[in-house]
Amino acid sequence: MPKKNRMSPGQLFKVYRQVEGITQKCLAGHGNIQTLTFNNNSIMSKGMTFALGIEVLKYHKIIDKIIAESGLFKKKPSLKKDQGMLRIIMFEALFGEKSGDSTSIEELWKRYDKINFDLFKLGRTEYATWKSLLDKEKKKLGYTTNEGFVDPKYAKSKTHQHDNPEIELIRYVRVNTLKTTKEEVINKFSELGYEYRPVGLDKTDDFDKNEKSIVEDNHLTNDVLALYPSNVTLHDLEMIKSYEIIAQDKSSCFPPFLIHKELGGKLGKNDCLIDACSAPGNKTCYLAALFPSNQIYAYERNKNRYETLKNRMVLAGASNVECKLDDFLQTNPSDPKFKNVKAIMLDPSCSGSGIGHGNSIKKERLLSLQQFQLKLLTHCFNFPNVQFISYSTCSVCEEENECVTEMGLKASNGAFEVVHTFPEWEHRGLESSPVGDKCVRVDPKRDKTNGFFVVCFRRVNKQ
Ligand SMILES: C[S@@+](CC[C@H](N)C(=O)[O-])C[C@H]1O[C@@H](n2cnc3c(N)ncnc32)[C@H](O)[C@@H]1O
Repeated sequence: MPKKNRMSPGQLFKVYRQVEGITQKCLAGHGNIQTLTFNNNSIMSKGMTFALGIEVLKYHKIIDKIIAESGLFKKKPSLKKDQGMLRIIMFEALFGEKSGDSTSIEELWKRYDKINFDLFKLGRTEYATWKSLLDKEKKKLGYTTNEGFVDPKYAKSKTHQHDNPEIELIRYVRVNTLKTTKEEVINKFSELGYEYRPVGLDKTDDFDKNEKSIVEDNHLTNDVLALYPSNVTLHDLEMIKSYEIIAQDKSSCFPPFLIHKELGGKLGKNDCLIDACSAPGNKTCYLAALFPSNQIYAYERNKNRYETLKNRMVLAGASNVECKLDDFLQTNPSDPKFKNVKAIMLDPSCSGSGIGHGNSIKKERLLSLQQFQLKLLTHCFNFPNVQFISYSTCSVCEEENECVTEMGLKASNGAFEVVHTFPEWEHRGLESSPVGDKCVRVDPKRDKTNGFFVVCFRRVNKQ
């Protein structure tokens, strides 16, 4: 990571602290490195933080083994609380760009000397022990390089966003039409050496996916483009920084797309929409772009996530979105200000099993999520003039998807019906459910975009 040399000791320490926090969370199973880094506005030098974090995660097993065998914690038990930072220091010394020869490693210690934090001095005193433990392990396992120590879970982490390393996702970007046009984006990609392929993905199996290509999506043709090769890093692109394009998974675009399919061109200028559970705001922003002349109320109850949402809407130019730091369940649907609400997008918190989280989620937890999701859905039904509601999760669990749909439908007492939405999408809900065929399911292995579920409800207008 060459840029790191140009950092002041204070900046370097800040990046290390960020990597410490993020890697600790990843290893404790509280999120993936991509989301923890790029969806958090308070993280500075995201690219560097991500790059260092992923390297530390790759080698965490052997690092932890060396820490244990070095007897450091026995000598100084107070160091246990610093294990996260110790991992980074050990990674840099044994596997980083300064590892290897004595001159480089001396540069590393000199850099560390400038950081006024005792832990960094340990590197100089303990390095010989660490190195000999690593060499011993290599000899024992017959490794000639360090590659054998890489944890396969993180080996390919730069190439996909799914937590399951066996799942390779296609990389999508959404054109933010609030700021630019698809043609403009295609031109800019062409200048960056990408070949534009105007046909849908299923017709382009013949092209080399390792070549730089930008491919039109065959469903969301106006707004979504697939990028190849899929391991491309996007965060340094000017178009990303300016919010002309937004890195967004295809499936995450479905709810706004489906609401627009139903109501596009049919709303009056005073009609408005609600995003009930908004942050970080990818779907909100797309909805804003599809309905640029309508007001959107975006609810988010978590303060930090609300701040992220608000910032993003400003950066993305979504001036028709009014962000509300509020619990959607506390809104009063009879309030006159909601009289013109015609559509609600509901994308509540869920188990995240579609993006690889919660593989071992307990039934009890699923049922509790189900109750919470159902409460939100039935609250949507109470808005007097709402015509259309999308309900979505990034879960693949029936309890949070078809079951909530069936229960919601029943609770609406005939006021709403489930729409056979997105018929051109082949993959439907579970056959075991009476509403399954009307629902859309996305399987990350099959569809190469994150696991997702979406269903739409339409008001039954009785004559
Ligand atoms: C799955 S995330 C939404 C992701 C978002 N739709 C997007 O595409 O970027 C769910 C969000 O809803 C928020 N949330 C959960 N319950 C809520 C409630 N009752 N009112 C408002 N926000 C809520 C959570 O804090 C979380 O930020």
